[in-house]
Amino acid sequence: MFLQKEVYRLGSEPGLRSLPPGPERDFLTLTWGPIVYRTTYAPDSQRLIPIFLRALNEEIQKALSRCLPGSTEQIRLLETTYASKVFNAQEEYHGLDEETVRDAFHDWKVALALPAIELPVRLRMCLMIDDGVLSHLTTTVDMSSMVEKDADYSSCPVKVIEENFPDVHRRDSKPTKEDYPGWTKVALSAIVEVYDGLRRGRSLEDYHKSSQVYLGNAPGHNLGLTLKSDGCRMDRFISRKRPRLSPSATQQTLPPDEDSTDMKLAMLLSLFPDLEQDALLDILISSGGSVEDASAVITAQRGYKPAKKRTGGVSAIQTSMTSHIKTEAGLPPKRQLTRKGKTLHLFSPEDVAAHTPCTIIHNFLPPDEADALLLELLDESKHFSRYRFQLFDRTVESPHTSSLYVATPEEIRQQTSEYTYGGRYRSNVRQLTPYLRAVSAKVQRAVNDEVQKRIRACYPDGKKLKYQSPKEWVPNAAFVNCYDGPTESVGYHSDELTYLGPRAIIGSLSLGVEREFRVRRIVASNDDGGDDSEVSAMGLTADSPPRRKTTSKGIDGRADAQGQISIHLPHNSLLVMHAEMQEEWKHAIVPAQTVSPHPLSGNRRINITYRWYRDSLHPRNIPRCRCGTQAILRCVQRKRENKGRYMWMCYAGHDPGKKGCTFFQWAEFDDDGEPLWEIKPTEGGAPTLRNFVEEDDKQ
Ligand SMILES: O=C(O)CCC(=O)C(=O)O
Ligand SMILES: [Fe+2]
Repeated sequence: MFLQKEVYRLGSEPGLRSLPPGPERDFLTLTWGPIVYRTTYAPDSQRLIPIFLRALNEEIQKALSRCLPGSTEQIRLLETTYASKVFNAQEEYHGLDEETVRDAFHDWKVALALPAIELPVRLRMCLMIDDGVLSHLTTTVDMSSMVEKDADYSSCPVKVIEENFPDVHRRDSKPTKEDYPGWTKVALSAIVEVYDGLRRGRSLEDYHKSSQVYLGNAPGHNLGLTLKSDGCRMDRFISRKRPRLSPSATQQTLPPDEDSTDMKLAMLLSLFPDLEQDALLDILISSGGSVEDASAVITAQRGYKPAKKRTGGVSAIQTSMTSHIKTEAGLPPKRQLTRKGKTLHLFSPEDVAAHTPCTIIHNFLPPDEADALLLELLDESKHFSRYRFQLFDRTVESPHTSSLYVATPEEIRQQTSEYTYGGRYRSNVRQLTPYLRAVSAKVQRAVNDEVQKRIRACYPDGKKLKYQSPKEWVPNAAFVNCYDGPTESVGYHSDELTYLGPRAIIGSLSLGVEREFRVRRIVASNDDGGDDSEVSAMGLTADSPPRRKTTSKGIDGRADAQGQISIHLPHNSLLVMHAEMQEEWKHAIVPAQTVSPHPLSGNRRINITYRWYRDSLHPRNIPRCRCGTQAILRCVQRKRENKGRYMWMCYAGHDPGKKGCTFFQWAEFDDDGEPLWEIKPTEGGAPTLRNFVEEDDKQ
């Protein structure tokens, strides 16, 4: 049973298990089924899409026992693990051609950030429902109403688009032959066969007959029915009044009660594509699970209320076949769709300061200076590289490029031979550029002002936090990242503290394309989301979304336990990550569906994080582990009994080709975050890092 094996294979795939926790991963690892893009939004499509989705699911179900060997039990398992995903948002997908759908599918796969492993078969093809496909369905529906019998949808076609690799650098599945457009039409009843063929290494091209639909090889199906051209019935499809449906066809628009909640939601979402899935779910539940009642409620409300605006992000729904499966008691199976952790989008500086450990200053630099810095760094970004690191048994590359900037050539030498990053020496270090340097004085001043304001307004007794440095913050290193296009990103992380020390402060300047910076609190592992940290005691998170119980998924289940907060970072905005950030929160730049191009940088975003490396944490002072490399400094973030303690540990195992050791030592600091060790004298007066801002620059 190939699909059964496929589902088990995916469940045990290390790459897929390392995806961020959440419905996306469950969807990829625990289920199988097609990815569908809806590009048609003609008025009649509102009622036809649910029919189409239902027909698709039914035909796949029928094909399972027809095309595949296996016991009733095995087929049942496939039915229960089936789930399709439908990308369904008019503003994003309306009228797209096949090539653009392939690109959208590609981008979605890249956004999943799957490492270069063998892909699940479901990610090798996607289906497209366009006007032509729906036109064929309309004909089927019309004919069935004329002869007063159930419609047979088995030969209705769907467009199948193949896209093999999610890797941004490879587009192997782009059609090479001139007569093959990179997609083909397959009858609904033959999709399982094509799925299986792709899994066994065939190409979609093998099923392609120009202007024809592949009907499958199963008995009773002929290959190669010629279709009329796509547009032939479109005028009718668009302008014709809704045909009178037979009772059976009507039933398919308004589903009977045994439909799964997923299916009902899919239908509601098709009827009201501008409403959020969660809002529809609430209405569905309050309507006792009846799609008919829920849709009446919404229509009535619409008389008074404007349609709610969809927020950005991926607009997709999932449908399942469970509507066809009855439990022993004849009841629909228990619904599995869990509600996602919510994302709160923050735009105003007041909201950012109130709900996160950050403050933001918009329009930070004079516009000309911001533009000059952006241009300078875009030019520099030609020299940036991807950081490679070891994740279990795989070498992974950062999904963006970067370089580190320091003040002098001597510091470049130190940074490439003494300081380490992620357990090894850096290779890409460059010297501070004129604008980077010029801007640092302003960043330094603003960051120190924001820190003082924060201490007075938010911290207990208006005093700095324990381990926070009382000294002025003086940047002496800058990490510059370039995110080229919407899919480039950085995953959730806390910044390495080795040279910054505890309670680090970071000034982060964004230039070019606006992107979303997401933050989320780290939740302790041995409680149910409760938190006893200094920060929550300050009441900074009073308004965070309600906590959820820890699930059997352990850490993964908790990761999104308190939801995420999205801070929008436009061009020329300075974000200050305050002292409570790195120990208790994680941050990320999440992949986007699309970005609004910036006049100077196109799709690119440049980010500079200004940092202050402490003299006392110079490499010569850092503990060495048994394998000879410097240990790195980390804070215990999850284990409640040691939460907030710092430790030195070996990180060499994250360097490709190196094995780490088990070195571990608690790290002790005084109240100002200075290490409690004897500072080693500099050999031959080797300097510590020079501040970017000279005394005379400060004015
Ligand atoms: O690009 C950003 O805004 C964040 C970058 C970041 O988190 C990092 O470099 O550590
Ligand atoms: Fe970071």
